[in-house]
Amino acid sequence: MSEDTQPTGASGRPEGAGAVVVGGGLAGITAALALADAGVRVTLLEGRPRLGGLAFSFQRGELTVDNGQHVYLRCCTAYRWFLDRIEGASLAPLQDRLDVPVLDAEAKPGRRLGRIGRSALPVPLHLARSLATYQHLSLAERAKVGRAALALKALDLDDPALDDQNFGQWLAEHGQSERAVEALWDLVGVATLNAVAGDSSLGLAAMVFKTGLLSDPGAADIGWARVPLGELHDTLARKALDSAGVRTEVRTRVTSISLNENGRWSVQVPGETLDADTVVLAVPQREAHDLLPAGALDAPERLLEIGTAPILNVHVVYDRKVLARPFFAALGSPVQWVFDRTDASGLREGQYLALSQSAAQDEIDEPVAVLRERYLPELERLLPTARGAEVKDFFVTRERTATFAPTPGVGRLRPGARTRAPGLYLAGAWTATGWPATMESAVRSGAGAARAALGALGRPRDHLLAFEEAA
Ligand SMILES: Cc1cc2nc3c(=O)[nH]c(=O)nc-3n(C[C@H](O)[C@H](O)[C@H](O)COP(=O)(O)OP(=O)(O)OC[C@H]3O[C@@H](n4cnc5c(N)ncnc54)[C@H](O)[C@@H]3O)c2cc1C
Repeated sequence: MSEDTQPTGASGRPEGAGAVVVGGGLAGITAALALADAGVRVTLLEGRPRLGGLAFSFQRGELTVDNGQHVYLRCCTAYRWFLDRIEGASLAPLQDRLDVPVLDAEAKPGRRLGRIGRSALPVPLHLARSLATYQHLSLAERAKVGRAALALKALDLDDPALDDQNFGQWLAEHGQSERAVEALWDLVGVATLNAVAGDSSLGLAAMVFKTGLLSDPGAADIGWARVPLGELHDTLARKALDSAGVRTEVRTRVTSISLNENGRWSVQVPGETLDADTVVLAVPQREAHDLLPAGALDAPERLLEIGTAPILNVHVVYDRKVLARPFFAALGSPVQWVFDRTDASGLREGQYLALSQSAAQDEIDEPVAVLRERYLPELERLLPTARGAEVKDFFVTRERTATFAPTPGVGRLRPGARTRAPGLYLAGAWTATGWPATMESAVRSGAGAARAALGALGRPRDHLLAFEEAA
């Protein structure tokens, strides 16, 4: 890098040292766009050779593979704003109406397929018909689920005591059987929280279920990328950053951040020091801990107490089509969610399925051969057409620190965007957004950090209104 980060105003004169955003995941990209849109001169520094952080793609022969299947919901208004901002919304559309096929591998033939869906009726009636006909639960269990959902809806998300409580325990106290937890609460909760109910904070779980299922009839309609994630979070994001005037440097790892004698921030990268008035640190919590200057947080060691949770993806390429639907969720099997990635991956013959296995603590380090022996027969149990099909490729992707662990009490450990150090802000899905570690949380955190920074700089924040109205 040769240029400095001096911004120039309408007069063409330098206007201070501008902003440096550290970390090119969704949080950092959002912060960089939001700052640049307000006229701040921004440099975005990313250690890896690409943008997108934890949501990225790579090449395996002719296949373009996502490191992990990502979905979002209609209620993820910040991520939807992000998709619009990078002109990628049409590439990651939402279902018209929530419809999740749920296959129970252990049910009798003819009773294996259940569905979670919604009608256009107002909340909570929008789910009533689907619940009443959900054949993976008994009549009594369905009635109890309905009562627990109403109790959940009545919880006050602003009550900090909720965060210390255990969601699994709360479900048990509200009459939920083990089967109801497996076939309904965990089916949704494990995929969104990356933890089973017994390992989850009631506050975060209530937030997810209230916002997704009990706020607006369409809130839980599911969206996912029909193109590789890299096309959105790297290619299109890069294009948006370029046209906003952000200078983006990949393969550029920040090694330290310190205040210099001019009262500005010195951001150190190999071979160079960048000057900045504003720094947004949009890196994972452990890296943030290591880079934060002394005194920036009251109790920086708390960042290290935020646990992490793994996600495993199992990728299988068959020589023929074995699944007719775009995706399904499974019960009675170690398989959790299965997506058809054929078109998105560029595969020309056969079918490519990606199995998304959340809260994968028990199998994240299993050898590929063990996982192959476990999952191929399971897919044959769930999908009869897979029995005669040839497996052309089988591989796995492992993200050991995919999300922060949403354990009870984690809320106290998550800092907000502002630090004690003037001009230094935090962003990342793990910061205090109120959301679990999702793309939504990442985008919200990036916008929050930009809002705080622009306020301190006395810069306009009106352009963030559109975002906040959407959010
Ligand atoms: C397998 C998997 C499946 C998931 N599924 C979903 C899903 O279905 N729906 C959903 O909403 N979310 C999902 N998530 C979570 C979602 O991907 C993350 O919450 C989100 O992408 C986090 O974004 P971020 O910007 O906060 O952090 P990150 O993506 O971690 O970005 C931080 C960036 O900082 C960079 N960095 C670190 N240190 C430095 C340094 N010193 N200098 C420069 N750069 C540095 C890193 O390289 C990285 O690019 C999933 C995650 C995984 C891994």
